[in-house]
Amino acid sequence: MTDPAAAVPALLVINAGSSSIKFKLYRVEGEDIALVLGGALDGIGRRPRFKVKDAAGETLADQSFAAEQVATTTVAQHLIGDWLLPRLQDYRMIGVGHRVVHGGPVYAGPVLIDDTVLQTLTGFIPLAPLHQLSNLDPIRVLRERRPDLPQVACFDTAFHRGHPELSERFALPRHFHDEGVRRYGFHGLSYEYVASALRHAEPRIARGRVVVAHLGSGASACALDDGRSIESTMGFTALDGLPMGTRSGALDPGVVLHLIEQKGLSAAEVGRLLYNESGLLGLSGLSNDMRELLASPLPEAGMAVDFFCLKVAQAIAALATTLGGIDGLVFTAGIGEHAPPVRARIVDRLAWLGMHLDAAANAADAAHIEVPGSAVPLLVVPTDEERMIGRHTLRLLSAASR
Ligand SMILES: Nc1ncnc2c1ncn2[C@@H]1O[C@H](COP(=O)(O)OP(=O)(O)O)[C@@H](O)[C@H]1O
Ligand SMILES: CC(=O)OP(=O)(O)O
Ligand SMILES: [Mg+2]
Repeated sequence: MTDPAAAVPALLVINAGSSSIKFKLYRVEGEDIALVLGGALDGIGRRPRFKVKDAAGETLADQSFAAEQVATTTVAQHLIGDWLLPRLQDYRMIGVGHRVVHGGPVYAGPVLIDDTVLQTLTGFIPLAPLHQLSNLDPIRVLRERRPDLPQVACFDTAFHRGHPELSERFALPRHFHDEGVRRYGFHGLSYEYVASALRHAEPRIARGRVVVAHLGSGASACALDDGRSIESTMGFTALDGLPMGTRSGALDPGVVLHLIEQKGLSAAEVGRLLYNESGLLGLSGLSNDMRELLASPLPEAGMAVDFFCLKVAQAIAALATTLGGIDGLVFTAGIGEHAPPVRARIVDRLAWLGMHLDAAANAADAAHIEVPGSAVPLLVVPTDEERMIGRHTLRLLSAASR
């Protein structure tokens, strides 16, 4: 073990989801952070695989497990902890930052976690059943295993706080809004990172009206005006808006009534249907994985992809209407960054807005994928939720220690 006083300051970031736990370790360099290593345990309960790479891309760990060996996120956390915690002893750890999906009406920015915060966040579990519990579990485990480490919660909802009233309201009686039934929006850490990357790489576009399509396991789109979030397709929960891997996206609320009243489904059964069995998986009857759908010759797979692309294109046009125009369209997250055929089908539907794709640049996942004559710049910006969490965590802990 290194002399703790001499050791390099570092912070850990954890982004825990329903079927994967990602983590990154950063060295603190003044007001900035530099990646040391990053890893994930994904495929929990299906095809668990633990992989870690250092900043240069060298593999530090790569191990596959049988589904029953890592059946729950709790098992996964301890497995990661057993690998990671001894390695942290080489650093002077300043704290840990976590992605927490729902901050409700309470939190508009990152917060230092204590008993009260943890209790408040636990109350939001029903609003994000796929995420919140998995987000909070590692916080509890780390409080037991490393009680000396300050922990910070960074919220998916925070970047969207301050939306104009029209973007926040549902057309429900007013008191529901006052009780917190409003459109919060999610993927905020991703949008905040993309906005900052854009400000750096494309300052002129970043100052304008930009729509960002975060297309991953969960999918949403966000309207940015001069880097600030104005509207999101996601609402009260991360179920609204675009169809996703297993989530329905926007749905006639009458369908929910029908399922309960006519089909006799319980609230839990409706929840499972809308969160776990719908979206690309439900539409295709095949898979929630865009790669598998794109590779499949089955018409149902093609239809699911077409449906997804149509809804994304419609959402982009709707957000452009909110912004009163569009000066740039950005694709990000797993599908947005790596699926040229999906980007092509979305942009094809937006040709009437003057968007035109360069096929070769698109096939190469280039930073700019528009042809020179396109009225709207089309960009691919890789997102980095963990770096955003790391920046927030460092800023909050530095301020707290002053
Ligand atoms: N090369 C690719 N082509 C098509 N889809 C891809 C590719 N790489 C990843 N994806 C899709 O991205 C999605 C996962 O996105 P990601 O942002 O990693 O999700 P999350 O981090 O929320 O779990 C999956 O649907 C996956 O199929
Ligand atoms: C909020 C959300 O949907 O997150 P993810 O895409 O990671 O599932
Ligand atoms: Mg994600």
